[in-house]
Amino acid sequence: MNSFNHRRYRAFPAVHKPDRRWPNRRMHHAPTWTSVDLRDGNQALVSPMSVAQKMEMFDLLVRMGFKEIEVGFPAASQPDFDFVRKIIEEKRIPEDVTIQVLTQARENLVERSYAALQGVQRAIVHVYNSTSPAQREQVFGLDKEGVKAIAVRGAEWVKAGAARFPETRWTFQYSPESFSNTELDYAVEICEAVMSVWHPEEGQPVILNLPATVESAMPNVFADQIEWFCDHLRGREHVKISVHTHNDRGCAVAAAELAVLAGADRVEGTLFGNGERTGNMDILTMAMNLYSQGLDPKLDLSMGEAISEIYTRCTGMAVSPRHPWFGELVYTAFSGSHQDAIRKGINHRQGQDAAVWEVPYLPIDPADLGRNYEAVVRINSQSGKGGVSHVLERDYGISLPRWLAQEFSAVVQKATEEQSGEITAKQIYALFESHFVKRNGDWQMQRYRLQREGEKVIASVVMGTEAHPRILQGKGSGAVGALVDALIQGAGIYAEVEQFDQHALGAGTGARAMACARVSVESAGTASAVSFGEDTTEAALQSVLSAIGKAGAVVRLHQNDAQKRG
Ligand SMILES: CC(=O)SCCNC(=O)CCNC(=O)[C@H](O)C(C)(C)COP(=O)(O)OP(=O)(O)OC[C@H]1O[C@@H](n2cnc3c(N)ncnc32)[C@H](O)[C@@H]1OP(=O)(O)O
Ligand SMILES: CC(C)C(=O)C(=O)O
Ligand SMILES: [Mg+2]
Repeated sequence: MNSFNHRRYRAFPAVHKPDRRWPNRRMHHAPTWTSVDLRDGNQALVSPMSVAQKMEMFDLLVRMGFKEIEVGFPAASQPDFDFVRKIIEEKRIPEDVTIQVLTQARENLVERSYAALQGVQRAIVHVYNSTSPAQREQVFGLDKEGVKAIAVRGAEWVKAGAARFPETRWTFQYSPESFSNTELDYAVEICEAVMSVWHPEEGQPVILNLPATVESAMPNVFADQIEWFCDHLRGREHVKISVHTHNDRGCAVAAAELAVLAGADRVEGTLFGNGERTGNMDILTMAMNLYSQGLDPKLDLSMGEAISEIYTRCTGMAVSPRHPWFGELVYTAFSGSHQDAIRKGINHRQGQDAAVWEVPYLPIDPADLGRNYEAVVRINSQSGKGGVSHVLERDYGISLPRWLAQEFSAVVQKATEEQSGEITAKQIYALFESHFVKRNGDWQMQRYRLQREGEKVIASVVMGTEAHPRILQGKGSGAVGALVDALIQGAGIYAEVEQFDQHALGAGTGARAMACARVSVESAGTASAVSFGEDTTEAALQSVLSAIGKAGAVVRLHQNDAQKRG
């Protein structure tokens, strides 16, 4: 029998909410971020972090600007306990950072958590128990009252523990684990029961953290649940509402974003979404989403590479090259039309006083995350002339005229197909040189002289090798025209200059001018060539000669020449 059977599952019920308001709201500031990397992220690793790895990760989180960090589940393991002791005893917790620890609603575990926290200036004690029907029935074997009693007892132990350390500023946090699978009225009831122990209305700081422990519905449903909860909770104004989403359906970030619209003040998550199963809500993504909308994320994400590096080292997890905002390839375009648009977009910005970033295919300026522009355009067989031109411009200061870019792009395309993969900027330049710049000694111009004769220009050109120089002379309306005439007169070559382009080069290229010519030669072919030079006329004449040579022209001895020799 086929086990792939959708009838084994059921649709998640919608929340009845005729007064739904969150879809019309906008985010105006970042929520309070709480990193749970050192707890939820850590508990999901094949090999949980050592104390040293936790330390490195903690320091990173502090540097990034997190003000609340869940540093562990001290009652779970000795390293978790030791790490909490270490950061307290070694005074590693900055003044403006509050650490948080998690505990089940079990007396001995709560006790052990306080033992770990002894001497801390400020801390959040986070107690949880699961509340959904499946958990009540299958895990606890209790009814609603029984599960509520676990929460209330847990809240009492937390309160009693705190009372033993009055020198610490305590915040209490309660999570009805599996909130999003719990009946909403019951979730409110159990949270109010916890609040009646802690009395936030009397000044005790309290956070109610509402998890999508297992993401089971679309993010709009989660937002409805949060708005419903906030609307119905007595004393809502006395507590902070936090959300903690997981990514089972791939929507943890979306769910957290919509939950903020629906009234959440605080968001728990991890770097790169590390966490149980498909992971937690990815704070990096959500924070960058805000940033890209012109909001201050209140985290320093500019050290993108260091974040990936430390994360990988501490967790042993890889960062996907497609990870939103931070993946290695997310600011790279291989495809021709994207590259063309990026190149035009970047050029369009130059010389403009553009305060707001708007470049096609680049939702933010990659430099904001410490990325360089080299990686933005990379060339393979999917690329076009825009990308190839961009690389030559960017790395060699060479701007190709459109007609030559088209011709060169076909050369690059062939090379990428042959080597079936990416081609580097260096290889592109080598192809450019061998195709257009390299010349045959017979077509090397040794020197030239121009003279004016009324409206006309007379060009005298010496070309060929030192051993076999050839002297040509012709007349035209400009230097190139005079050269074409000289070739007819002196070498029997009938050439037509189909395209010609010359311009000054950018700084750093070692030459002042670049001339590009496409020439068709009677009874030979058509070819293009490029010449660089300090002297613009020299570059122009040489480009025409090189193109003629490349087209396969054969120097025929002119009648007069032959007679002279004869
Ligand atoms: C969704 C989340 O991420 S929740 C956080 C989960 N994180 C972790 O579990 C990591 C750390 N946990 C641990 O290392 C261990 O679970 C420990 C050390 C805390 C406890 O270990 P053990 O006592 O051996 O218990 P274990 O976790 O197997 O036991 C669960 C027992 O606690 C009860 N329980 C589970 N969660 C809770 C809770 N939040 N509050 C009260 N009781 C709970 C269960 O019903 C079960 O009771 P039973 O023994 O009567 O059947
Ligand atoms: C302990 C709670 C907050 C949790 O991690 C979850 O429900 O996912
Ligand atoms: Mg979790």
